[in-house]
Amino acid sequence: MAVQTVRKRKAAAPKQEVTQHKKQKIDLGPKPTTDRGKLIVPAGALQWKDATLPDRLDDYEGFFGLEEIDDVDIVRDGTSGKVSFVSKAPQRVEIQARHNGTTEDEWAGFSDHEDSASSAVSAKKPKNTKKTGSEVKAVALAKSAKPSSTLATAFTELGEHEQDAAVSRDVDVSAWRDLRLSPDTLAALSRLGFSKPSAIQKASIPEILSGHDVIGKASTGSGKTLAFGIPILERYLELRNKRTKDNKVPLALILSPTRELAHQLALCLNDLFESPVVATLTGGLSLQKQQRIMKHADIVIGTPGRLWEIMSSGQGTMDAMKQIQFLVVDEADRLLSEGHYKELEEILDALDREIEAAADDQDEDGEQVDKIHDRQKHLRQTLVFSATFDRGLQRKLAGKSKSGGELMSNKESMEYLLAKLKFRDESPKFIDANPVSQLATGLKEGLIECTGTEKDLYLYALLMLHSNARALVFTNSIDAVRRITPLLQNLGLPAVALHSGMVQKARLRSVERLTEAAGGRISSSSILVATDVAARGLDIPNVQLVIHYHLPRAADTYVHRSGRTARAGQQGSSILICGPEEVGGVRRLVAKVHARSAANHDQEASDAAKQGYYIRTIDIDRRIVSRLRPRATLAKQIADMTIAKEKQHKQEDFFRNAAEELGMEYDSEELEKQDSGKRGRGSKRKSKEREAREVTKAEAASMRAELKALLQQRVNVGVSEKYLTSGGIDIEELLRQQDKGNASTDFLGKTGGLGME
Ligand SMILES: Nc1ncnc2c1ncn2[C@@H]1O[C@H](COP(=O)(O)OP(=O)(O)OP(=O)(O)O)[C@@H](O)[C@H]1O
Repeated sequence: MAVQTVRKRKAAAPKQEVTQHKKQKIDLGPKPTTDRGKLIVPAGALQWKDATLPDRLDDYEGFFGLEEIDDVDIVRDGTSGKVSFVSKAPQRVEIQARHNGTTEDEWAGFSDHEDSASSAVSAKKPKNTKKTGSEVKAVALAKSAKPSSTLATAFTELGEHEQDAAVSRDVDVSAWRDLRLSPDTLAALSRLGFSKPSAIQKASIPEILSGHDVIGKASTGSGKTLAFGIPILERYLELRNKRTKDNKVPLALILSPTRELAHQLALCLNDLFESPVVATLTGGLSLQKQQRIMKHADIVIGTPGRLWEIMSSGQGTMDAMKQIQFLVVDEADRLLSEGHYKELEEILDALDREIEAAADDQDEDGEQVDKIHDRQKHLRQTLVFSATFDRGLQRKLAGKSKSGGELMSNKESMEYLLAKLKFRDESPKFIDANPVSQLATGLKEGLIECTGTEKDLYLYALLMLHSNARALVFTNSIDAVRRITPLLQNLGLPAVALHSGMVQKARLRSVERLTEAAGGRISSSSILVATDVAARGLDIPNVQLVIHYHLPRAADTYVHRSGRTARAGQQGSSILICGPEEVGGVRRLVAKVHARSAANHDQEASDAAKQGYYIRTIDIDRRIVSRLRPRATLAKQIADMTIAKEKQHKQEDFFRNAAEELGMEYDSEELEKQDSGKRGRGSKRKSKEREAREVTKAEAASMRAELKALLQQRVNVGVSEKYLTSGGIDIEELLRQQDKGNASTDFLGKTGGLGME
């Protein structure tokens, strides 16, 4: 047996005061024994020294604090599976109680719990504590001691007890055990705090690991990303030693409908493991950079447009992509529907072209065809995931486009997907983890009735009543996002915008700012005002409130928008703001979502769904709303004025440049006259814009001062000592006081929890 350098991780220092340990016995693992002249030494008793790591290693997978030792064999007991260390040169078994600087000669007991030994040994010089002993031991065995072995092999090299230890550090992940994941993955899940698989993960991972195509449906926020991500990463871990930098093609291609989702998917996979190179191919960012990264990518995630641009640009990308082992279609119904379909079809065709071309040659070269079919069979698995599958897309593709986006039954969506994607299984596994509902169980739904002109006011009131909540406000147009965001900002609320008209970096920054706010790093920007570009897949932690400022255009959009809250088992509210004439339609739409859920699974359908779900109107205290009106109106005027002025500047710049290019003189007054003389559609809006533009600087300043004063004023309903001012009021505190019988009951009226409890 080769003598090798073995590495292990220094474990964390115990938290207690050093002196507390003085009289304790130190458990350093099993006592040294001899085996035919060789010394079998417990891990804790070996003279480990700090491993030298390359300078640029940035706590690479927790390898800081790594220790190594030379001249030691690892011996595995065939029966018990236990691992021992055999010293070539007899080691001086010096057991130091390093935490108190004394030498402890007394043998302190027997334990094959390697971690307890190392924690005692490293007590004096604590290092990075990200990973713990056994966890790193599994990694170390796989990565260092046996560079060629797979992680799965490394795991079986640990004894059963050590396997337990390896999987139960930061949180106990033994609930994942049945899925037979590698110790690296278990360790990563433990670090992320994911103690058990979600339903979709539990059902999909084994099927994917055993090579099947899978169509997975599960409610929003239920962990679909890792349901396909974990098996891909497992394959990556298995193959990584065989994949050299110069000789690798991507392992997986993940298709995403939106740029933000693509970036988030990349982050999610790299959260689990930093090591795979994930190329995110989306529009709006440097094409050249993406092409460069693509050359070394282990996993490619892309939106169809940019992906197709890169694939069709040559540079061997097409050939590389044909060799992927996984094709993932995330948010499948959206991807296969309008807007994306053409490029997606090109991509799918290109991936299959080689196989089809070979089939044409069948007569001349039957053998080659077999080989290629064989390759297809062995190479690519197709994984399709979404919370909804949309019936409308089938009609659209058949040229009978009708909006409506009704939710499709399992059977219909299956048939469609089977026809469109070339699955390698004759019948891919269809896994429906939440047959009863696409909506998360922790989601509460409600609606607010108001006139069209009062929507801004009610939006403001809702946000004030949820002033500590992370909120997402959905609109149906970019213009609305452009108008509402500054309006809310004028009212002192931390709002940021997201729509497809923004440059990509700003889009990503908006999501990032909200995510950071959710993580508690910054206190601002906790309201995202967005178009439906944010409706799918975005996983912003701790979003408690989704507001539909405009009604969603289809039932599936309602499901996905609402799914930005109540994720991963949490609670959240989804509130529609609608006019009296819209209420009936809204009730039908929401009832349809619930009824369809019931129809999908009659047996288990909830009573509510069977009887027809009835979404309640939220009783918001109109007195508060009316007191908020002056400030909301003024904030709107200021926002409109700013937008009109910006628009004017842009227009002027445009005409000035155009005039310069044509060698003409630019006369803004003449243009203005022509414009104001026009009558017809939009003339009322234009005259409003003109008025807003004509506000002088002094008038604007006085409006701002007036708003500032209003925001500082108390808004109460007579008896309360607590006040709504700008965005900073602590409503939770008010509610707590309300519970205690404080006079602020009247202040908040009956709106505590907005009647959604
Ligand atoms: N096993 C798990 N235990 C706890 N949290 C998990 C687990 N798996 C995933 N999560 C977390 O749950 C959240 C939602 O996961 P994910 O974004 O994959 O949901 P999804 O089903 O794809 O939702 P959507 O349909 O909206 O795209 C994420 O924050 C993710 O980190």
